[in-house]
Amino acid sequence: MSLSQSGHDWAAPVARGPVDAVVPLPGSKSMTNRALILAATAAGSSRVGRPLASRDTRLMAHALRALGADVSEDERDWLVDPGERLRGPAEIDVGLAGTVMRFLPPVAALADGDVAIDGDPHARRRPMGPIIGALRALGADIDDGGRGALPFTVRGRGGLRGGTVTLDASASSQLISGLLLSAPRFERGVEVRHEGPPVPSAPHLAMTVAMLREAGADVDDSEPDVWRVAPGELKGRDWHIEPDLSNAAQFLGAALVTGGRVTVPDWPAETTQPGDALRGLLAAMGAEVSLGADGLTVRGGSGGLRGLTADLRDVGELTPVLAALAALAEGPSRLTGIAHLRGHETDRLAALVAEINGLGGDVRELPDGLEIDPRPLHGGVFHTYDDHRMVMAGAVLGLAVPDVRVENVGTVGKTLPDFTERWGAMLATAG
Ligand SMILES: O=C(O)C1=C[C@@H](OP(=O)(O)O)[C@@H](O)[C@H](O)C1
Ligand SMILES: C=C(OP(=O)(O)O)C(=O)O
Repeated sequence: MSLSQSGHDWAAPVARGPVDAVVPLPGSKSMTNRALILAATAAGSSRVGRPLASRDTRLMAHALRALGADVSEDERDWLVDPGERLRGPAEIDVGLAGTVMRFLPPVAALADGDVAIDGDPHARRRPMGPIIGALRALGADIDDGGRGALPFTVRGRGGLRGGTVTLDASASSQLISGLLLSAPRFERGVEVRHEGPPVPSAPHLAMTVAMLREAGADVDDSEPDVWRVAPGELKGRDWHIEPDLSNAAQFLGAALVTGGRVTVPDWPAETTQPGDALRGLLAAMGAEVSLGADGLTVRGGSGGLRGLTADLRDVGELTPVLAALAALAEGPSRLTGIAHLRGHETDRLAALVAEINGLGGDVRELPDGLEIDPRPLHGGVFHTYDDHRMVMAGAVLGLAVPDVRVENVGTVGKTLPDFTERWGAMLATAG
C-alpha cells in the first residue's frame, strides 16, 4: 500500500468576515504514535482510543504490522495485539514522519531478522546519525553504508543489550524519545545522557516519560539531560488520545486574523502537548483566551493582531503558523530558539522566508530563528515543500490576502487529511 502524498494547488479562501466556529480536532500525532509503539511492545493487547488517522500514524501502524504486531481499526479506536514476537525480515517506509523514523528503529533492533528502513526523499536528509550511533553503542547491528542517515538496515537479533549511552540530541528530541520508548524491552534498560546544545521540544520528552510511566515503565528523569528506563514488562492498556493541540494553531489563529471566535472542544486541563502553549502565545498576540468546560476559546481582541517576541525552542512545531500570523500582524516579530527547524519536514526557516517574502513579505533568517516585519502582501503561489505545516501557514495568510494558491495541498494529510474541509466549514461561519 502506498501512503505517498500527491496533491493539487488549493485556492486559500479569504475570510469574508469574523469566523464564529466550534472546531473539534482529531487526535494528537505525537500521542498516537507513542501509544502504538508502547502497545506493540507491551505484554498484552491495547486499545488506542480516538487516535489520529493520518499519513504519519498509518505509516506507524503499517511498520508495526510488518514487524508482527496486529493493528486493526474499529470505527473509532485502533486495537493493537503485539503478537508472539517482533520479527523480520521487513521493509519499513517511514514517509517523512520524524516519529516513525526515530521511534521505529529501536523496535526493529528487538526483532529477529533484517529490517530495511527508508522514507521520502527528504527523509534521507533529516538528522538520524545520533540515534544510529546510540543504537550501535547499545548493541545493535546497523548497516547504513556509512551515511549516518536513511536508508539503513537494522539487523535485528531478537533483543538488545541496552545500557548507558551519550548522544547529542540538539537536532531533535525524537532522538531521545525513540530510545526511551523501547527501552523497557532492552536487557539492561537504558541510561540516555544528552551532551550538546539544549534539546528542543521539552514537552515532547515529558510526554514520552509520562506515557512510558502510564504503560508501567520505571523512568527516572530527575537529573537534567539524563533519562533512565529500567527493564520490565509493559502493560497492555486503554490509551486515551487527546485532540492534537498543535493542529489547533491555524484554527485558533483564524479567530485572531478575522476578529472572530473559535472554540476547540475537549482541550485538556493538563497536558504534555506543546500546543497548550498556544494559550499564552495567542494571548501575547492580542487574543482573549479562555479555557472552560466547552473547550478553549480564542477571540480576536479589540487590540488587533500584535507582533510576537518569543523563544519557541520548546514548541518549534508551532512556528509556521505563528510566522504566518506574524506576517499579518501590526508590529514586528522575533521568533528564536528554533535552529533545529532546519531539520524538520523541510528547512522551515528557509521555506518561511522564501514563501512569505514571495508574497511581498519581509522575513529575515536569524542563526536560530526568524525576524518578521509585516508588509502589505499580495497573492501568488505558496510552495509547501511536502510540509503539512506550510499548508497551514499558507491557509492563514490566505484569510487576509486574496489569491494565495497553496501548492500540493494534499501534503497536509501528514497529520490532518481533511484540513481543507475543516477550514471551509470554519470559514462558512464568517458570513
Ligand atoms: O516527539 C514528537 O512527537 C515530536 C517532537 C518534536 O520534534 P523535534 O524535537 O525534532 O522538533 C516535534 O517538532 C514533532 O512534531 C513531534
Ligand atoms: C516536526 C514535525 O513533524 P515530525 O514528527 O515529522 O518531526 C511537525 O509535525 O511539525
